[in-house]
Amino acid sequence: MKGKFITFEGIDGAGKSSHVEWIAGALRQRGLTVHVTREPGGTELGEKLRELLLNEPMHLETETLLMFAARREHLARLIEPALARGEWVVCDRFSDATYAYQGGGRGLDRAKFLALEHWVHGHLQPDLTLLFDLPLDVARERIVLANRVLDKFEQERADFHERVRQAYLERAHASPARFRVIDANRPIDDIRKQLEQIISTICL
Ligand SMILES: Nc1ncnc2c1ncn2[C@@H]1O[C@H](COP(=O)(O)OP(=O)(O)OP(=O)(O)O)[C@@H](O)[C@H]1O
Ligand SMILES: Cc1cn([C@H]2C[C@H](O)[C@@H](COP(=O)(O)O)O2)c(=O)[nH]c1=O
Repeated sequence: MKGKFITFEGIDGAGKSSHVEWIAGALRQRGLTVHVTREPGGTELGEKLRELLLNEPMHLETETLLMFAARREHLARLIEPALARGEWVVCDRFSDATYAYQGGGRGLDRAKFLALEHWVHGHLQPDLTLLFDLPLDVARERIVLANRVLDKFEQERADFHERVRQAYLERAHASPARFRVIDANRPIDDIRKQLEQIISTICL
C-alpha cells in the first residue's frame, strides 16, 4: 500500500496531540510503518527554529518564512523520503497552521501564503487532515488545567484564537475531500471511536 500523509490541526488546547501517538499505534497494528512528527520542528534544524518561533517576538513575514523554511527541511529530510518508501507520516500541524495562525490570526496576505505553499510543497498536500474543533473557552480551560508554561502563541488574546479557529474552518470548507472536522468537545474515548472509523476508511 502507498504511504499516506496525515496531519492534525486545531487551536491551541484542542486536544490533537493527545491522539497523535494513539493513531500512529492504531496504524502500526495494521502492519504499517509510521513516522510521528510535528511542526514547527521534526528535524534537528526544525527544532532549533521551533525554539525561536515559539519564544521570540518577530515580524510577521519573518515568522511565516521561518515556518516555511523549517517545513522545507522537514519535507526534504523526513516526510518526502518516508512517503517515497511507502511509509506513513503522522504530523502534528502543517501548512494549514500557517494559513490559520499567520493568515487568520495575524492577517498575513493570502497571496503571500499561497506563493510560499506553492514553492515549498506545490506537489504535495496531506492525504487526510484531522481538524480538532471546539469552542475557545473549552480549549483555554484545558490549557489552564494542564498548568503548562505558555508559549508566544498561547499568550495571544482570545480574538486572535477566534480568528485562527475561523480560518481553520474556512480552509476545511474549501477542501472537504481532505479534511475531517472532529468535534473535540467530547470525551477522549468518543473521539478515538470516530478516529478509528476514519482510519478504517483510509486503510482500505
Ligand atoms: N477530549 C478531551 N477532553 C478533556 N481534556 C482533554 C481532551 N483532549 C485533551 N485533553 C487535555 O487537554 C490538554 C491539551 O491537550 P493536547 O496537548 O492534546 O492539545 P493540543 O491540541 O495538542 O494543544 P497544543 O497545540 O496547544 O499543544 C491536555 O492536558 C489533555 O490531557
Ligand atoms: C506549524 C505552525 C505552528 N504555529 C503555531 C501553532 C502553535 O501555537 C505552535 C506550535 O505549538 P504546538 O504545541 O506544537 O501545537 O506554533 C504557527 O503559528 N504556524 C505554523 O505554521
